[in-house]
Amino acid sequence: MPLTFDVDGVVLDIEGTTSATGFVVDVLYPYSRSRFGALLAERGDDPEVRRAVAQVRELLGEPDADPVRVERALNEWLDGDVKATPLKTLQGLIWSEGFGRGDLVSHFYDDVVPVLRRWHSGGVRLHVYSSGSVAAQRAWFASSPDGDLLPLVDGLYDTENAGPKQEPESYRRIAAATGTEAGRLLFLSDRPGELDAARAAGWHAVGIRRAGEPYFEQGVGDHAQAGSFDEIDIIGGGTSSGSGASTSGSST
Ligand SMILES: CSCCC(=O)C(=O)COP(=O)(O)O
Ligand SMILES: [Mg+2]
Repeated sequence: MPLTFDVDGVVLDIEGTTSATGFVVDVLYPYSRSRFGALLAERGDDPEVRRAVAQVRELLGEPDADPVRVERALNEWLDGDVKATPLKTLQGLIWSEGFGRGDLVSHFYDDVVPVLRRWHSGGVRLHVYSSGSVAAQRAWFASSPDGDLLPLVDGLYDTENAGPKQEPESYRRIAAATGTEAGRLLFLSDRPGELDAARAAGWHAVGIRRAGEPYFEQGVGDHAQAGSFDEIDIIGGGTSSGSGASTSGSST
């Protein structure tokens, strides 16, 4: 029996939900790890790099941390898959250039793209909410094995423009930005803490449990769950979604 939702918008987590954590950790993380040093050394004056470095120093509580210390912190966060915002900002810079150069092609589970196309053509608005930065999300969707998927996506949200993924307030912010009532939004994620936060904000939430993903064994608590996007039917689509132009989110 499919899970059926009457909603106007679906908000997608990436890692563990649309795409394999293993791919992110095995392909994207080493790509950024090998380039942090050069980025910090050669582009420290770039405003985005400078702001991210200031955030690293603040998180460390070390206002004078030098580039070597900053790089070590970034790599330690990588090792623990810590979703620190400045790490994600710097990774996003590196990855978007890598995708742009053709060094990288993203990954989506086989069930995902056909279902996203079906929902989109049925009038369902698709948004992304990931710890990966908006720049990384944009590159990820633009450089998929199935070509450019960005036309399917209305808005991109990260921990910078929406806030932490385990706080209900972030989901309220996204609902407001999309112009969609909370009860007309469905969030898909692999992490129970994120599903809890979405539900606390009045959203529908489904835990995506894929074998081999880090949260597969732990499960998704008392949330509805699906093993693939094929198990989810959307019967709504577009009647109460507002203007569609993201106000605080980043439209594609
Ligand atoms: C294109 S974003 C790359 C993946 C990533 O770095 C990440 O942190 C994704 O986390 P999510 O919130 O999507 O589980
Ligand atoms: Mg995830």
